[in-house]
Amino acid sequence: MSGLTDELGREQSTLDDLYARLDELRAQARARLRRVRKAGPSGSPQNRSERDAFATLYEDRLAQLEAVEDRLCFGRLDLADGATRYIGRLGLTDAEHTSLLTDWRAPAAQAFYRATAAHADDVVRRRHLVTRGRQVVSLEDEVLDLDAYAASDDQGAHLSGEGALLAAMAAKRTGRMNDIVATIQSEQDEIIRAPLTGALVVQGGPGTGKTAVALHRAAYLLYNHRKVLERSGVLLVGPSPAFLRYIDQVLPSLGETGVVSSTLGGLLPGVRATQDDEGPVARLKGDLRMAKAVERAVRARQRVPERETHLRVDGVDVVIRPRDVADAMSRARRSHKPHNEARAVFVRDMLGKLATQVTDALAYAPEDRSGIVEDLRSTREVRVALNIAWFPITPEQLVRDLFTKPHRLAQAAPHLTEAERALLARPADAPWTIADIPLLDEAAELLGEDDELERVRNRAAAAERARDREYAQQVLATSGAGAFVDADTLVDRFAQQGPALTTAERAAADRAWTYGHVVVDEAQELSPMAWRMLLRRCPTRSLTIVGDVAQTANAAGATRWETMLRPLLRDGWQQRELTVNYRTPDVLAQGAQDVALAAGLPVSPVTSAREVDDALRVVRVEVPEVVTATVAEAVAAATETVGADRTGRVAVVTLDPEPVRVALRASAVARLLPDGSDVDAPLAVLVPHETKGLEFDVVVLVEPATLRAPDLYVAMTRATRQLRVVTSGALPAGWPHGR
Ligand SMILES: Nc1ncnc2c1ncn2[C@@H]1O[C@H](COP(=O)(O)OP(=O)(O)OP(=O)(O)O)[C@@H](O)[C@H]1O
Repeated sequence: MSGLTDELGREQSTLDDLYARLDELRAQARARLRRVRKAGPSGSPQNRSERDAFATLYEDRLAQLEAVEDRLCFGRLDLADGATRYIGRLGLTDAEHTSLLTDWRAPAAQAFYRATAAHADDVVRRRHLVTRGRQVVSLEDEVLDLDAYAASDDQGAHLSGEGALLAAMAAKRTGRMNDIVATIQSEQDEIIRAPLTGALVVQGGPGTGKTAVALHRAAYLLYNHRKVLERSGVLLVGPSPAFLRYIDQVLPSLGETGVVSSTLGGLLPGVRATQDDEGPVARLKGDLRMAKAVERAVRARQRVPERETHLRVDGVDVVIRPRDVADAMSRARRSHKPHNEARAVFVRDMLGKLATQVTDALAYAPEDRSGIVEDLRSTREVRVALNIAWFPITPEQLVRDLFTKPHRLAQAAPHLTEAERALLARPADAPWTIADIPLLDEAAELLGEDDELERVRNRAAAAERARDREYAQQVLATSGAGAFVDADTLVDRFAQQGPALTTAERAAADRAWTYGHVVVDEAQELSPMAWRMLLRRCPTRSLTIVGDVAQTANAAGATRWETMLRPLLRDGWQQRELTVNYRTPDVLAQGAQDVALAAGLPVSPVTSAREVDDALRVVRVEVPEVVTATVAEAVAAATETVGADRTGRVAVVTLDPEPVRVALRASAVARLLPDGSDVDAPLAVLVPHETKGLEFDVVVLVEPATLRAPDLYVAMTRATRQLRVVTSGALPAGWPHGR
């Protein structure tokens, strides 16, 4: 016992040194920031922007140092050569650059997650340090030395740092996801550290850590490929705003703030979509045949007139001839610009042709030509005639016309059946749906911007940027800051007036931004059209795609990765599996699996890492009228189990939330109920699809047999402790016997 106490004392003293160094670095960063800010607003514009750039740099560094307070150091490796290496959330060195703490993402930390007795990787002992605040509260050792373990049988599933892992899994849920950096398991680590190139698909049943792995992988890639990814950015796509709120603390807690997170509906700047379509409509809108329809709809806005149009300009008879239009049109198309931009080529060419008619007729001198072109450009009849031939149009107008004007759709989509086309019809004032977003994006891509001015501005900005870059290189050479910022990043920061825009902020505002890496969570829900939209934003095809094809609710989503991704990525992807469920007690994990299999879902078998007593109970009621009252009772009991002190979370999952909310508002737990739907609230009443990706201590599931199979599979696997089922009817097929 005293051996353990001594050991704890020694580790405490190491930890004290690490926190002391952390405090010192924080103080340094603060002092630098103060100095920069104190310099005041005087000096040349270049001096000011240089100061702003450094202020942002020190602010970022300070934020990173502040973010690692909790569990700064969580592990230690004792190596065969007698060296000791501490593993933590970030790397620390002392003033002489001797390493004190190794960043978990560094190659030197890999053995902490991967070493086993069979493959010890020069590790004699791995130690997990469990800390609370700045105190070491316990230790957990695994001896991996081959001699010591020669006789042991180390085959099969292996949970590393079991005590720390079990404690993490058993902790009460807060409504926000935590990082798992101290207890990443070997099969997860292999995915997190996979190379940057290519697309990596991670298939895994519920609770296997897909979201956790995806987030840690983003942090890992940013650390190891910072130069590339800091400039191009990383995009994280999640299924809903509630889900993004649920995970939004994980990356900052890992010291990374530069990732753009978005739902699919939020990816097109300026368009908001929150509603879903009915299944058959969503399926059709997600079908790749819609790309053809959008393409043809754009093409239909370029039309050679059947007859000549005669106009009078400056007293001259000017003729718009079909063959001139056809000629200008093919020249414009050869520019390979999008429709609205190619239109400028077309118009210029046509005005030139018409101007020639005028100069020929009036024998003008060549220097008068530009005045004639301008006259023609401002003549209403000319504008109308050219617009009819090549119509400038926005993506919204193009797609809305397809849905509201049957003749336009028939013209653009002869490859759809009449019944299919009828599915797409809707009133002009209907709001955009999530499945419309990829169609609008497709249209935006083909139409481009109608903005000559924008291009002039861009050219001027590029020239200025080149000048700034040269200056930034000089600044870096003289300031010694080159170790943690490159010239381009500094230029970006110079360029900003007021608060500096990060790569993430610029990327989020720009539809045409292309990211260095894209992480997609709940990726099974994406339609083929949605994939096209995402892949446009990721020309390198460097992707992390995590999901579970047994949980697919979207009619246009994936039921097999192969079928969805092969046509889009060909051989540029590979698939990995996660096999251990860290969330759900084994009875629930197994029960959900049986029910899903009975419904014919493509289930990935998992084993659960958790055993919890009394995890599943079914309450049967005789008549439907008493269901809500029984639910309220189950919720009251549940809040007692997990504590009504806002430390645990309870969710009611039902297809019909309103009566349940009414019953709960009239009950003793009313005060726990939020006004809206709030992921932080201790009690939430949700429809099944809202629970996607989330987890709760206790789930009260109402009438499970009424849920669609994938929704039921999701709902049954959200609880970390207890599932309470209230039903007045039969239980779904495959339900565990005797429950
Ligand atoms: N190595 C680990 N150590 C501790 N906790 C873990 C570990 N891996 C996963 N978990 C926990 O298990 C839970 C489930 O993880 P996560 O939400 O990432 O799973 P998922 O595969 O995305 O699930 P689903 O498909 O159901 O949405 C989370 O609470 C997560 O923190």
